Amino acid sequence: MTLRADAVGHAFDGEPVFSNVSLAVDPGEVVAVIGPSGAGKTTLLRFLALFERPDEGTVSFDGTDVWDAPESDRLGLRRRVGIVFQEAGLFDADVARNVEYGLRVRRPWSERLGDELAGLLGRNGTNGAVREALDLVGLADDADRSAASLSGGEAQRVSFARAVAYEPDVLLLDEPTSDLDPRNTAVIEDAVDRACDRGIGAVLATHDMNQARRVADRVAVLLDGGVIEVGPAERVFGSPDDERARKFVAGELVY
Ligand SMILES: Nc1ncnc2c1ncn2[C@@H]1O[C@H](COP(=O)(O)OP(=O)(O)OP(=O)(O)O)[C@@H](O)[C@H]1O
Repeated sequence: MTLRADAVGHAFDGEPVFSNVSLAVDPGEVVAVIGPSGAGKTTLLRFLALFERPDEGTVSFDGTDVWDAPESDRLGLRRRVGIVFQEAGLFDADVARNVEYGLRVRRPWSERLGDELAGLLGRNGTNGAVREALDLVGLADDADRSAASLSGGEAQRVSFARAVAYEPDVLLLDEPTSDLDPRNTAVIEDAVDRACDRGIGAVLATHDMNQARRVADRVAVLLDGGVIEVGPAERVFGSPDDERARKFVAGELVY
C-alpha cells in the first residue's frame, strides 16, 4: 500500500509551517525526512498518521483520499499505520502486555473479541505476534519483565515492537533513536530494515544525517517551508540539485 501526501500545506495561528509538500512511501522502502528543527518534520508525520487534516492538499492510501472517505473508512486506514515517537510511552505492565496493546487497539473490535474469548479460554491468541515483534528488537527473552525495569533504549525497542506487532502497512518513525546510545540505535535501525524487507514502508524523521544515509532508500529535505530536494539517498547526499540541500547535508547550514 502506498501512503502519499500531495501538495500539503499548513499554518499554525497564521504562521505557515510548509506549503506544497508532496511525499510518498511505497511498500518496503524507507523514506527519511531530514531538516532543521522546526522545519515541520513532526507536523508532516502527524498528517501522514491521519492525526489531523492539513489546511491544504491531500493524504491518500492507494489513491483513496483519506479526508474525503467516510469516517469509518478513515479509522480503518489509520489502523494500517504504526507510529514510534521519540519517547517510548510504555504503560506500567510487563513487556508482553505493552506489545500486545498495539494489537488490541489497532484491530477491529470483532477480532479483539476473538482475543478476549481466547483469553477466557486461557490462551492469549496474540502470543505469536508479540514474540515475533520482540524478537525483531532482540527482546524475545524479556517478555515478562516489567516495563519500569527497562533502560531507555530497551523501552524504545519495546515501543518499536508494539508498532510492528500488528503488521502495519506503513511505519512512521519520529526521531525514534535521538535519545539512544549507538547499540540501541543499531538494533532499531536493523529492525527497520527487517520490517521493510517484509514489505512495510517507513517514513523516518531524523536529525541524524548518518542515520538517514545508513537506513534510507530515499531522502526528502524539508527546509525553508517546503521539500526542497527529494530522491534516492545516494543522490541527495552525493550530488543534490538544490544548493541549500547541499549545504544542509554537508552540515554547512546553521539554524
Ligand atoms: N500544535 C501546534 N500549534 C502551534 N504551532 C505548532 C504546533 N505544532 C507545531 N507547531 C510549530 O510548527 C513548526 C514545525 O514544528 P515541528 O515540530 O513539526 O518541527 P520539526 O521539524 O519536527 O522540529 P524538531 O526537529 O525540533 O522536532 C514549529 O515552528 C512549531 O513551533
